[in-house]
Amino acid sequence: MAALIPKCVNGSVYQAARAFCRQEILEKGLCEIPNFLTSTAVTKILSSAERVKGLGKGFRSSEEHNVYLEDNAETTTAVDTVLRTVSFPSSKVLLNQAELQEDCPELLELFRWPGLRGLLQEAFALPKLFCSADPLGGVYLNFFERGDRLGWHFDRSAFSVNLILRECPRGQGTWPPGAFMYIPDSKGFFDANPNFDLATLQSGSNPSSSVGLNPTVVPDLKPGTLYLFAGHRSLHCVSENTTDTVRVNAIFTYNLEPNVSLNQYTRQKFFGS
Ligand SMILES: O=C(O)CCC(=O)C(=O)O
Ligand SMILES: [Fe+2]
Repeated sequence: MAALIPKCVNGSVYQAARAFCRQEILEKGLCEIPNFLTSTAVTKILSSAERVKGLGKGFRSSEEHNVYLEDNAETTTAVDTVLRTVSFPSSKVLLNQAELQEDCPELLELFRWPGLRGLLQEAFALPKLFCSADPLGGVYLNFFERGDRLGWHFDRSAFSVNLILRECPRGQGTWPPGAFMYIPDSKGFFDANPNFDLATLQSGSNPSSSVGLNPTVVPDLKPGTLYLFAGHRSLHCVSENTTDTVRVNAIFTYNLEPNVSLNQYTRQKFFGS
């Protein structure tokens, strides 16, 4: 079994994660696995990815969306709540699977490795999982440059896998720059309070506990950390990157059904082609 683990993965870390991931997802909706990727692989993938990006590949995506990831065009006035109407900006540069596959074979190997799917199945108690069949969106890289961020949202999918390759240095303020943060198990609260003033989430202090939410959590993610996340349960975002360090991570897309691809509209919106 161990022989089948890709060289870029720390085998003992992976084996240990198989044993604790389910409990973490049940308790926190998030399972962090530090040192999942070897530091050699982190360095190699980063330098290859930046070289490819330097050749002019990649797509800068900028959009406005509400917390349910509905963009302006999708937002109807039928349910005119604050949560549905307040929009947040998101922007980043994406390097899609077709652009990275030759230079970052480790990411393709990881994406197709049954062991990664097995980990996700274990964590989320899923009977079966399939690699996305999309030629651009199966595995892709995100680059958060200065000014980029991901606005507050709930994922549409119940599960996600995110591999951290580089994080921004932490500053002095309440919220670190370019950092993933989430309000654990907040879906019920926001469903019950559709007119909640989201501006309070933007302020410098942590307002969550005072209004009946769990306090906002900012996990201390490191290069090489893999994290599994139940992103439909917990409102989350990536804070604005106010530094010159580019945050880089890889997203792996799996589906409950085989042969799922993005439709043309979504592919255009996400990847620009
Ligand atoms: O980059 C991250 O850590 C979070 C990404 C995320 O929330 C998403 O892609 O939906
Ligand atoms: Fe998300």
